[in-house]
Amino acid sequence: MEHLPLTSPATAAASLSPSQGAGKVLDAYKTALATAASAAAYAVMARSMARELLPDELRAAARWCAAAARARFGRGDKERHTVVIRHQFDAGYSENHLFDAARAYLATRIDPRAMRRLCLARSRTKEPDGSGRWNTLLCMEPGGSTVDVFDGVEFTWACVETGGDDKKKGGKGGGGGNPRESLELSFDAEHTDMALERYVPFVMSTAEQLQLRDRALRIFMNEGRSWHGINHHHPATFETLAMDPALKQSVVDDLDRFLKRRDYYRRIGKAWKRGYLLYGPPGTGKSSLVAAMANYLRFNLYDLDLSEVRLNSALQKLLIHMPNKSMLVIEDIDCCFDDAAASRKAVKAPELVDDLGMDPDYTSDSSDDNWAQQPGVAPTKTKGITLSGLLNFIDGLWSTCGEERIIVFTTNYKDRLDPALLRPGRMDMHVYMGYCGWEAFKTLARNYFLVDDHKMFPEIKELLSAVEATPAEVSEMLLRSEDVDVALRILAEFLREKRRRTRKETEGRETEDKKDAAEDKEEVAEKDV
Ligand SMILES: Nc1ncnc2c1ncn2[C@@H]1O[C@H](COP(=O)(O)OP(=O)(O)OP(=O)(O)O)[C@@H](O)[C@H]1O
Repeated sequence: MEHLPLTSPATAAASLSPSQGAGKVLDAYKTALATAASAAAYAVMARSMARELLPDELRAAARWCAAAARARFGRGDKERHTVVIRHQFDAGYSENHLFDAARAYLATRIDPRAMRRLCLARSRTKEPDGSGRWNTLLCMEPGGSTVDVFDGVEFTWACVETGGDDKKKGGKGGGGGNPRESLELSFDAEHTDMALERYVPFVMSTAEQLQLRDRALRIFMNEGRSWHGINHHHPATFETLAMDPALKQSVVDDLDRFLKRRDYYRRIGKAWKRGYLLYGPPGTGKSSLVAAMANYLRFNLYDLDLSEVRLNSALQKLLIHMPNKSMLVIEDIDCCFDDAAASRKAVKAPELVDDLGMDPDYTSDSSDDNWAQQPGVAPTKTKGITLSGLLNFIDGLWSTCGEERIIVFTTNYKDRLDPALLRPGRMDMHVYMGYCGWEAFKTLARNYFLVDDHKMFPEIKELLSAVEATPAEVSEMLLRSEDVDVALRILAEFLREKRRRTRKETEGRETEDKKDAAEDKEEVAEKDV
């Protein structure tokens, strides 16, 4: 390799005799400039080679060392402040939830490749009803430290072991850490306000979000005056939900907006809650949408069966005991407040047959088209509660006894609802869950067979535009075979059959109408005679 001349332009100029003239001085400067350019090029090359050749771990470690060095030595004589967050308070062994939250937050910030010693701890996510589940966290060992950057400001976290009474070890801090451990948060004194007013709240809210994300969802049902919960694993998500994409997006956007608006609701003096009315024929996905919303928000579901509640006072008790970040669901709300309406509740789409052939009785007659009230069906239990009792909680003074609540009513008969439920501002968003359209079908086909296209799609598209089939019916047909060709053939046959029957009915109705018109004409003619 050729060695680069190390002479600086100034030295080169001084070593020249006056007779050598200005030309040589210029040459010396040119050489020096070329040298500097080559050195810069070598530096760039070396950096990119390092990027290529050094493993991630080494580069992460180098970055961490640089940050730590800056944190320790690079601040000159800047005053530092430190906030100590103890694992347990000395008096009474009570737990410090701030410690658990900070530790959960740091688990997402620690770069395991940059630390030689780490520890794993178990922490228990607690639910308001006392249940919970264990999570594993990556934590710093006493003596470890890490740097976090928030809004361009560096915050240094250190884990330290403080002296203390050995009896406190393994106290009731279920978080799995040593009770004498503390976390220390240090920062430049000039950032004290930012640390306490913005950074610590940010750490807390991030930890809360993480806890929500990790918790097992539960569904609660009312029994008497109390709730009983079980784990809830409904797989519906917005991705798997078959519905109009624009409508789906508007629901997601609405939920996102709601979550961000705590201060807004406070400012305008309204309870932080949002109501959704889901309506549409049976089998169009209202319950699936409820599950998708709960999964998306990571909120527990409180499925209120009003037929089990006899008094407004019992309803009050149930609703007061719903924690924040929860979703209240009342299905078939049209059936809840009078016996006549209650009789409609029992009319549901019949079970679908299970064999691979078509069920001749399973037609639009026997499901969606016939979901109107049928006489002689036993009403559900009557209750001592009233719609106004319920609305008092949802809208009235009681509505402020909790926050971050979602309330969902579902109905197959929006037109039969009490106008009090429909007045503006009561249910914030009305969502119509309709028959299976082309976009909804594509979602189902993707869910069931991971296909985005198929030779039968054009025919199915045309059939779906001609008949009213619910997503539940389409799903049922797709479930009948694991072979996409067979399943789509079955679906197409089902839709064709539906179309035949619809046409026959329409023709029948037209013939009837013509007959009635002819009879009317005859009657008029007879009267005239
Ligand atoms: N929009 C949809 N997207 C995906 N699957 C759906 C959809 N609608 C219905 N299904 C399928 O049909 C089944 C029944 O649907 P779901 O119970 O959500 O309908 P619903 O409108 O709540 O009916 P009901 O009014 O009878 O309570 C679901 O478990 C799901 O498999």
